[in-house]
Amino acid sequence: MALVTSKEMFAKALKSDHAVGAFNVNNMEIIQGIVDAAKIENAPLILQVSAGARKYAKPTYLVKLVEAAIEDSGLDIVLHLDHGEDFEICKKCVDDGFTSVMIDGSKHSFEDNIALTKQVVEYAHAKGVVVEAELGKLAGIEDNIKVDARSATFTDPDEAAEFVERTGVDSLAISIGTSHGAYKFKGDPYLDFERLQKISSLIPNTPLVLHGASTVLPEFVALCNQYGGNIPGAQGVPEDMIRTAAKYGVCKVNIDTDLRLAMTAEIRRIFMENPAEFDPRKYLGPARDAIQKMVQHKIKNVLGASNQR
Ligand SMILES: O=C(CO)COP(=O)(O)O
Ligand SMILES: O=C[C@H](O)COP(=O)(O)O
Ligand SMILES: [Zn+2]
Ligand SMILES: [Zn+2]
Repeated sequence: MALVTSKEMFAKALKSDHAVGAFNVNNMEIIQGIVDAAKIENAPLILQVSAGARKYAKPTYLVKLVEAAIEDSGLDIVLHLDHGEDFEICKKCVDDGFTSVMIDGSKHSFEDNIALTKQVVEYAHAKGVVVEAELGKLAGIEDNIKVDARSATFTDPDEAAEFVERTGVDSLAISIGTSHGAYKFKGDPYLDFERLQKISSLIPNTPLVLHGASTVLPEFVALCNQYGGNIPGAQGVPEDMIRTAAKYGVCKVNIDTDLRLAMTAEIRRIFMENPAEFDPRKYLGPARDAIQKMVQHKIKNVLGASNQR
């Protein structure tokens, strides 16, 4: 049991059809729910911290909570920085004990993204830390933009090969039609699997990462709305599309929104049904259970990662 890098997990995932779940964490209950699920499913696990999460919880807390989770569960866990936007935050996280960092240079030019990623790779690798980079821009729901116009922001396969070669990065986040949050598609969901296959055929040894991979399960949206929420029209990536992506070289699947929805639905239900309740343990405890259930479902039925530890 230790904080580990994703090297071995990805090597295993590359050779088979499962993907490793990377779940975003913000507090103790979220960490506990995810870790309990991974333990029951005997699955590989990446816990990831965004800059926002780091600020919310204060930098030291999440690191210490993850260390506690490792001690309590006996699992090997990857502690990963999600969407580091500059060298400084990546450096801080490496220095704080993270075993993996993402440098997201996707908003920069190709050459600037390469230069920035190289700088992070150099610093991180010297300390035994692995690096994820991103090439291509994740789409938001773009009302009037047609698929071909939108695909202009998708990852170019030849550029991906050149990028990996020149940066020495360990894994690569790609854009094939997913996006962050609960509103991923206006019309029918669409992912560019042909592009994904092209990318993975050009860089077969590079684990690919799918961001924005929540499914936004309709029953959880319905529960939120039933208990006083207001999130109409939310839509995510269908589960069978995630399974397909895992077969085509995607080794890491990022999930945050589905955890938020599960947690929020449960807390809303408890507040509506028990208006006299004011002990936080009475709603955060069930919320933790809801996270655990959601993560077990993902590991088992979507990522195929049960018993792949
Ligand atoms: O990609 C993510 C974190 O980096 C999360 O994606 P979702 O918003 O689809 O859960
Ligand atoms: O990629 C985004 C993750 O869902 C984290 O979101 P956040 O920046 O609100 O913590
Ligand atoms: Zn990005
Ligand atoms: Zn992301």
